[in-house]
Amino acid sequence: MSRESRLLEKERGQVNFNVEELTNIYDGGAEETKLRRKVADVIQNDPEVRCKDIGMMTREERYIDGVRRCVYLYKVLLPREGWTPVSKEVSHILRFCMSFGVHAGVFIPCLLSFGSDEQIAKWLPLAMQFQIIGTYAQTEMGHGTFLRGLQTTATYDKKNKEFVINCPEISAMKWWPGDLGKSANHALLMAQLVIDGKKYGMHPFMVQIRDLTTHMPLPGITVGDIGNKVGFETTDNGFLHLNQVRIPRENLLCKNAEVKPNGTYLTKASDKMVYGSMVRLRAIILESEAVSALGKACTIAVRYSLVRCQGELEPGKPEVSVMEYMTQQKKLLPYVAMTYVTHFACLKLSNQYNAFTREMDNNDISGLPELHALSAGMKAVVSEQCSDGIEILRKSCGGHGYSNASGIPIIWSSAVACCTYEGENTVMLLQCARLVHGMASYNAWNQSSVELVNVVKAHITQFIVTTFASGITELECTKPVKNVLQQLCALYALSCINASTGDFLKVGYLSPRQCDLAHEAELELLSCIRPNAVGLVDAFDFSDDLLQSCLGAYDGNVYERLFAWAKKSPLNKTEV
Ligand SMILES: CCCCCCC/C=C/C(=O)SCCNC(=O)CCNC(=O)[C@H](O)C(C)(C)COP(=O)(O)OP(=O)(O)OC[C@H]1O[C@@H](n2cnc3c(N)ncnc32)[C@H](O)[C@@H]1OP(=O)(O)O
Ligand SMILES: Cc1cc2nc3c(=O)[nH]c(=O)nc-3n(C[C@H](O)[C@H](O)[C@H](O)COP(=O)(O)OP(=O)(O)OC[C@H]3O[C@@H](n4cnc5c(N)ncnc54)[C@H](O)[C@@H]3O)c2cc1C
Repeated sequence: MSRESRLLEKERGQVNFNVEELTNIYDGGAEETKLRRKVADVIQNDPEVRCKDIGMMTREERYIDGVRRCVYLYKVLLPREGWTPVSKEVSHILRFCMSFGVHAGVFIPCLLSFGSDEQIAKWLPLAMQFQIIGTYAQTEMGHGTFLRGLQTTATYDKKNKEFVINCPEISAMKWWPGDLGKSANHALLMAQLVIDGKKYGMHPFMVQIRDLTTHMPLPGITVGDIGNKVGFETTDNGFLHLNQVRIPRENLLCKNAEVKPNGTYLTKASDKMVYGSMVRLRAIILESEAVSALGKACTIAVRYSLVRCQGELEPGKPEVSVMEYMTQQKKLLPYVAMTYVTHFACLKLSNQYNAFTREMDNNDISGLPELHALSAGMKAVVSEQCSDGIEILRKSCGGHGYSNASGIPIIWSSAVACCTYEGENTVMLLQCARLVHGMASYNAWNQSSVELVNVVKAHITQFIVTTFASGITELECTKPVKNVLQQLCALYALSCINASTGDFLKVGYLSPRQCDLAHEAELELLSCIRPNAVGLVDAFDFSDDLLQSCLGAYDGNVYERLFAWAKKSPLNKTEV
């Protein structure tokens, strides 16, 4: 056993709470843990679909590998295991970095949100079996945030009972939709509806963009990949230009509004329902795309920091693990706390979303404005805190953190996108401000928007802390687990306060002495939590397969893994 493995084993021996109990709490119960582990075992024991090290792959290889694994998953593995695409198991499968995230995670749910029963019956089975592959095409080259500014039009042709979809200029071209560039043959396309010259705003249309046999673009369609990005390499974010493309009248997804054959426009629900897909995604992607990513980065950074020995705390004494340095504990442990605290806050948000969908089924959408405010605010605050944290955790691993071998750069490059998609964060914060604090006149409003953004961040952070604190109070668990969760709650709250003492001093909410006490309390908590650090990340229960990290493997064997990984570099295939 290597020295590093022995160090981790010694650390695990001093954890003072039941790790498995905390894993069960984090998962939402022992049965959930069992289900998640069953899925993980199936995935990692099947060489056709298990996660592989993509650190050395080209962009094209990553895309092709993601598509191949995904097709195998749906065509072979699910039928073999008796799982349907809506089985609970599949929700755990999507953690394994598959392709077609927009098809499965956006296109299908939006079809269910916007489609009539007949339209759902027509397209859903095809989509679930991947006989059609869809994208969600809303953003254009010239507009992403300001939806009323989208330029793609859908003009109703009464004579032929068709819509003519057109991008009037280059900035109207759809740009960014995931799975669009090479994979999708259908688009759930958002366009401005026009009837007899009158504009009715953004509406959802089902548009076939490629031939189902040859996969070639249909007439009037120009489609392709937008090129390399910061991350999301397994996703072919694409561009789509439509030149007078005709679709049947029946392709307007008409749960909320429809156009009669004679061109009469009939609305069936609030025009705000067209925004519902964005509320849903903001409410449910945070856990999988931001919080889970932070948990992976914490697992890697904590395990590595416990085995990385560097320097002497006392001259002449043996080298210590970098986790003994208070600065390293300050870098890592507040983000371990954040993972737990935001995980449970996101759970409350998705529960609130699910409650709203039940109310909506009873035609009650009175809860939409509040849900919009909360989901917009949470999406902005959590995605920013998590992606900022992942970068701090990467830097805490020194040089090896800068290598793809650590696994953290790939984790960060995917998580940070969540600050932009589904509503750029600043815009989301302002949406939350507007709904929480009311909309003043535009000028008063713009002049105070910088402060409003900060007010909303505080508002949402307070929601996160109080949600977790009340959740712990109600939780039935052993005392050691409750104690460590209370420490994490206090650490997250204090780290947020200590990051903003200026605001608290400015408004006189805290005195300088109280600010000192808050700072001292945080340092004391770091020391209290330090002995449990490895247990807190082990409880996330990320397999080595899922982490894909030479620094974060469960056994701590960092150096052997690093060297084996480096030798796989394509540059090492030949000597110069
Ligand atoms: C497994 C999945 C992996 C992830 C893959 C990534 C997938 C990514 C997909 C995408 O990114 S899809 C594109 C996402 N795009 C957006 O989110 C656009 C963001 N922009 C907006 O939300 C809106 O344009 C805006 C910011 C609200 C501004 O719009 P506008 O100026 O037209 O409206 P307002 O005057 O501000 O508001 C009008 C009215 O509507 C209400 N409202 C606005 N948004 C929503 C909403 N989402 N839900 C409910 N209600 C909404 C707003 O409160 C106003 O109401 P009133 O005050 O007039 O009553
Ligand atoms: C990885 C990734 C995947 C994506 N997937 C999809 C997809 O599948 N389908 C899809 O339709 N789209 C997708 N998008 C596009 C995404 O939804 C948009 O990029 C996003 O909505 C932001 O719009 P924008 O890019 O036009 O930014 P802009 O709105 O142009 O923002 C630029 C700057 O302007 C500021 N700003 C804009 N409006 C205001 C305002 N009113 N007040 C104050 N400041 C403002 C913003 O804060 C920002 O700083 C994806 C994007 C990414 C990065």
